[in-house]
Amino acid sequence: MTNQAPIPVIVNGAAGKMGREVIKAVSQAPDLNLMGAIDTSPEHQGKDAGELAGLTEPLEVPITNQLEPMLGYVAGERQLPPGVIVDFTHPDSVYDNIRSAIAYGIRPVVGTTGLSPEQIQDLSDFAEKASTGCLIIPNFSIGMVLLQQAAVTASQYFDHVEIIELHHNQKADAPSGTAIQTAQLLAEIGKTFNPALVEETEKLAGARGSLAEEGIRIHSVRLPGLIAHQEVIFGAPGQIYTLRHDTSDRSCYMPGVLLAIRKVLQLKSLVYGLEKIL
Ligand SMILES: NC(=O)C1=CN([C@@H]2O[C@H](COP(=O)(O)OP(=O)(O)OC[C@H]3O[C@@H](n4cnc5c(N)ncnc54)[C@H](OP(=O)(O)O)[C@@H]3O)[C@@H](O)[C@H]2O)C=CC1
Ligand SMILES: O=C(O)C1=N[C@H](C(=O)O)C[C@H](O)C1
Repeated sequence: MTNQAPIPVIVNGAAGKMGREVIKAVSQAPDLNLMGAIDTSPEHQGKDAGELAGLTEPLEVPITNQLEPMLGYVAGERQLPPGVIVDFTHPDSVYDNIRSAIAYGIRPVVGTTGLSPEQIQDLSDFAEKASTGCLIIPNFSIGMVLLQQAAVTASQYFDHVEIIELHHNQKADAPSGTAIQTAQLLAEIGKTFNPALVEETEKLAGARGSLAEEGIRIHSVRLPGLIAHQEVIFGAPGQIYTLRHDTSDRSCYMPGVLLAIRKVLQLKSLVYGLEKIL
């Protein structure tokens, strides 16, 4: 243990499913100090972040929709270590949230999915110019990193692969950020998958899923009762090799989130993917 002051943390999307988990995890970490809880949801304004997250004691941190004033306040606390903002909001707002945080010198740890490759490149350039660390992590669970590593290994031996991602039906974006990243990792090995054997016709649009890089198809399922699940299915004559990851509780993401908060302070640019900081 060092005597350094705890890292100031702001949680954006604090009233959401992930935000509430992050509030719990951050408030229980002795080296982190929850300084702000941002959420635009009108019904939660002014509520105590701890009570909303299901803690027995209030944290005396009210939910507010005032992102910029909060960034300015934390940035102004010069005697403290640099601040970190954890973002689990919405694909429509995450780009602006990250730019604002970097402009204030607050380090973003981003779980929100749905950023386009162009937006990620732009944010990377912005972080580089500002010499500010930023982590964008489509999936914070260790199980998914291990699945992706196994998939990359298998992709060297199989030429046919499809991805199925299954999520709760409140998810805004499809396909999932994790499925897109998984396809990117497979594509990076430098071959094209799924050579066509026949000319296919989709009798219903979308029947064959979305086409990601290098011929890889992604199928998205949305149902109540699901949390977050992904299968990567490899096929070859006479055999099928299936990798599957299931999430049963959002607490599975918290070790990765806490690691990212601590690591982002050591970075001077944008890094994409949990596997890069393990
Ligand atoms: N990287 C990872 O490991 C994981 C990533 N995710 C991703 O995280 C994101 C959030 O997921 P989840 O928690 O399930 O979603 P929720 O909808 O449960 O929570 C999002 C919260 O953010 C609020 N919000 C929306 N826009 C803004 C904004 N501009 N500023 C502040 N708050 C805002 C929402 O309010 P309101 O409801 O009023 O709009 C809501 O309270 C998604 O993109 C999801 O894919 C999820 C799980 C794991
Ligand atoms: O919305 C979710 O729930 C999740 N979103 C992330 C994604 O889009 O990959 C991560 C995980 O799948 C849960």
